[in-house]
This record gives sequence, structure tokens and C-alpha cells, in this order.
Amino acid sequence: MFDLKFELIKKDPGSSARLGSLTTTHGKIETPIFMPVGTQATVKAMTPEELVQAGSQIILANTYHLYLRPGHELVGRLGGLHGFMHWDRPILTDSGGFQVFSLGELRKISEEGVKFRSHIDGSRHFLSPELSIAIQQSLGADIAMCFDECPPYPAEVSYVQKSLELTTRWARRCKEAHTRTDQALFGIVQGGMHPELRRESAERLIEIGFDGYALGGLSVGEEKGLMHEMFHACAPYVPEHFPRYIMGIGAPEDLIEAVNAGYDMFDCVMPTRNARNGALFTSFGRINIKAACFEEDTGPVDPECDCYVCRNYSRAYLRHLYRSQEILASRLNTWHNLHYYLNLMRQVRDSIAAGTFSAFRKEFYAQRGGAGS
Ligand SMILES: Nc1ccc2nc(N)nc(O)c2c1
Ligand SMILES: [Zn+2]
Repeated sequence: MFDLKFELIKKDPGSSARLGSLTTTHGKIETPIFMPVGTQATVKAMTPEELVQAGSQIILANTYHLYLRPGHELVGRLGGLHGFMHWDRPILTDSGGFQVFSLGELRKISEEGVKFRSHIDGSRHFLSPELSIAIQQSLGADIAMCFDECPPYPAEVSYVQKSLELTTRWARRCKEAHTRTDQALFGIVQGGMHPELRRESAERLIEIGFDGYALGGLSVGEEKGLMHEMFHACAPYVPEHFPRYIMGIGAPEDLIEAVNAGYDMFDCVMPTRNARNGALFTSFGRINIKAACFEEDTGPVDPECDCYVCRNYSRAYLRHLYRSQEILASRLNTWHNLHYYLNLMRQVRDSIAAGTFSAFRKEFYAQRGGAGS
């Protein structure tokens, strides 16, 4: 166990939103927080200095990918992820279970673990709870995640029940294999879209005991309304004095709803992946920079954004870069989108501190011309 010193600083009077902080080996994190995804030891197209300038406090990396390439032992021999990628702030690593199912081929799941073929070269591999923990310890993450099974969606309730039982046994094995005392370990609550199974999963993980708890198995194709329902249904199952993380979340409105429901940590490839496809987030909703209407638009992506990109480049120029498939297009689009996400979460934290989160949430939707969900 690692004492993250998770502190509940303030609770919002009109919702379950809360302001918090936690302290890892590589520094303090203020919550609610969005964590940019740096799968292969890089947040694509951004340098660490640019990430810090955009407001990043913590980033994600991925066990499955780094085990396959360049190999966790190599990264361990070179001093771990922080030195390897020149990032001296906190890092959270996902455990690989989800990626095996979303990327690996010819997967075969057993009590022992998961057999799969690499999506890179088809080579055969076997990931177990013990190996996932060994990889995350070699990488030197500040927060490691238990090796879990994310059930497909939709799935029979009998499958979801069996899956959460397996995930619970794997979580126990992860805890037993986890020896680094400078690294936190989070349990991952499963149970599909069934609140009573979610409660069972959470209770069994709490019995084992972890430094924080994540909701897995969401953002797997379910309808947005159902996903938001699960946010509210599951929050009370994780004790309020632990960090609550929802994996793979989400669009800006999903972050607002998850904060409203009482969660603290989020990660999603949306801002970085959408950027590379020209989809940009703004205070009035999303735009796609390749649209013809921007051809001679000398304005910034978002007049309300004070990021480096919006201060120095026009929509017309960004459209030109994107259509010309210039590398700078990915860089500037990513920089703006990450700034948007990180700035949104800073505004969320400020509103909770001021006791005005509910008003902030209303304004968030009003600016998009939509009613709150
Ligand atoms: N939507 C997601 C994203 C990442 C996940 N990672 C793990 N380990 N487990 C899940 O269920 C996830 C779900
Ligand atoms: Zn901007």
C-alpha cells in the first residue's frame, strides 16, 4: 500500500462534486483532474515541456504497448519511464487487460491470464496479473492498475457476474505481487451496466484493499445516458475518502457529469486522437478545422481560449496545415485540445472551490445551446 494522502478539500453544496488532492512519489495532483494519454511513453506530438505548459499534472502510459515495445525490462534498465521519456511528474499506467481485448489478436482468457498475439508482429504472449504488476513496477509508474477483464458490451448478466469474479481473483493476485512501496495500486470495479454487480465488485475490492478505485467497463459502446446513469449509481460504492477514477472518460460533457456524480480522475484519447483528425474542442462545442468555412477565417480556434495556438495561429492556417497533412497540424491541434480539456478541469476545480460548480455546469451547457443532461 502507498499512502496517497488523498485529501477531500471541499464538497460542492449542490452536487456530489468534490475538490481533492493526492500526493504521489513524483508530486501532488489536484482533483478533479484529466490525464492525457501517452500510450507508448509519449503523448503524441507533444513534448513534456509543452504538456506542462498546457497544464498537464499527470499522464498515462500503457503496460500492453510498452511490454511489447520496447519491452518493460529495457525501460527498467534505463531507469524507468520518467527518465526514459523526460517526464518528472506523476505517471499512471493502465494494466494491459483492456488493451489485450481491444488490440491483441486471437485472445484466449483463462484463470491464469490472457494468451494473445501481438498486434505488431503476431508473436505469441501471455499476460497474467503477476506479469502486469511486474511490468508496471519496472516502468516505475506512480499509480499502477490491477489486471482486469473488461467484459464486452452488451453481455449476458451471467457472463458479467463470472467476469467480475475473475477480475476480483486477479485483483487479489495483483495485490500479492505488488511490492513497490513508492507506487500506489488501484482496484478496477467491473460489473457491466448492472448496479448490483458493480456494488458486489466494489465491495470485494474494498475487502482486499487498494489505494484508490477505478470504474472500468464503461465507455465501451453503451448509450451516453446509460453511461451517465452508471456514474451516479456506482459513485456511492467507492468510499468517499479514496480517489475515484473512471477509465476512458470522456467527452467534455462526460467529464462534467462524472465530476457532478463525485469522481476525481479521468483519462481519454479523445482530445489527442480527435486533434489528429482535425476535430477541435471549443467553448461553444466542436468544430472540424478542415471545413471550407474556415478557408479565410483569420480568427482563433476559440476566441475564449488563451492557449499558445489560439494566441498565434488562425483557423485558416490550421486548416491549411491539416489539408496539407503537415506534422505541425497534429502538434498545434493537440496542443489546443489538451489545453481545452485541462483548462476545463481547472475551471471545474475553481468552481468547486468557490461553491459555484452547479452554476458552472449550467453555463457549460448554455454555451453549447443544449440543456444539461
Ligand atoms: N473504457 C475503458 C478504458 C480503459 C480500461 N482499462 C482497464 N484496465 N479496464 C477497463 O475496463 C477499461 C475501460
Ligand atoms: Zn486554444
